[in-house]
Amino acid sequence: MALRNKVALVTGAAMGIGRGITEILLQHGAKVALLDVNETAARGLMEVLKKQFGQERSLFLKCNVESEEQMKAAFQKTVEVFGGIDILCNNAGIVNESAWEKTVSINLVAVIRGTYLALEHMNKLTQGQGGVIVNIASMAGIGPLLSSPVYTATKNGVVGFTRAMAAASIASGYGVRFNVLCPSFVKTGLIPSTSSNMGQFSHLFDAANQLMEKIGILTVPEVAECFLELVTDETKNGEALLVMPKVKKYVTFPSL
Ligand SMILES: NC(=O)c1ccc[n+]([C@@H]2O[C@H](COP(=O)([O-])OP(=O)(O)OC[C@H]3O[C@@H](n4cnc5c(N)ncnc54)[C@H](O)[C@@H]3O)[C@@H](O)[C@H]2O)c1
Ligand SMILES: CCCCC[C@H](O)/C=C/C=C\C/C=C\C/C=C\CCCC(=O)O
Repeated sequence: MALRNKVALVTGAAMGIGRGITEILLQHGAKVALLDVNETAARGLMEVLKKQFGQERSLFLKCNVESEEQMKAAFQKTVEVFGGIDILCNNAGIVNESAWEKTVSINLVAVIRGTYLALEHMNKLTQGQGGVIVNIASMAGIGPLLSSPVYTATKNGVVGFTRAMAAASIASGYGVRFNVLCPSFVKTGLIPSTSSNMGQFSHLFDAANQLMEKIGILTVPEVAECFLELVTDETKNGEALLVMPKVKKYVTFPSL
């Protein structure tokens, strides 16, 4: 898929991996709607993006992905301004084992909601033009992160949901591809510097840090390049791409 003038919507776009994904989409000619709850960070980023890529190619929409109303309004506004949606990246996520219901709400419920909203616009069976949805899970969506069982559950959920949606899309003829990206640790503000968000698992903070030292840390651009592959390579559908330092691997699952 060539990205020139394609319309992308990225959640959690103001910082970290979402920012990197937004930048690589703009670099390849797409228009991007940036959804984020952090207005200060997003406004700062928008100044940079408008200077670098022009006034008309990006749009910030303040949106808490936990709110169905705000999500609906943001998708609608994107369609009004840019004329449709070709690419969705459900990226917003948190690590918080204390506020575990909120973790499920942002990391899994909002991914499902975002996917269904995008499908309303993309589905070829309902006059859409097709498209591609890439969900950002984690290596914790494949193997367990001992300090963060609920985070692990949400990311396993995102992997399963994405793969099932890909199968449903193929069987139904939606004309929409679904892929999931599973990075190991990435250098962003998400990596906790204290155990305060780990709740009853705070005693495992050091163990998580040891795992991070053993595996190593990815940069945001490395992750963004893998995202780009899942969007542009039209042979990729129903794929889970695991990315670790010096490793990029399409995950194989037992065939049933
Ligand atoms: N950093 C890592 O080590 C790592 C590894 C694998 C996967 N991931 C996943 O990548 C995604 C992005 O993580 P990151 O490392 O860039 O984190 P980050 O904290 O740097 O950025 C997350 C962004 O999401 C936004 N956000 C958070 N809650 C939101 C909400 N309710 N509504 C709208 N926006 C919201 C934040 O404001 C922020 O801009 C997450 O889904 C995370 O689980 C991160
Ligand atoms: C508390 C840190 C939060 C970061 C979460 C982020 O999504 C990163 C996760 C990356 C990796 C950890 C996930 C699972 C580990 C699975 C298997 C580890 C086995 C590695 C080994 O022993 O070689």
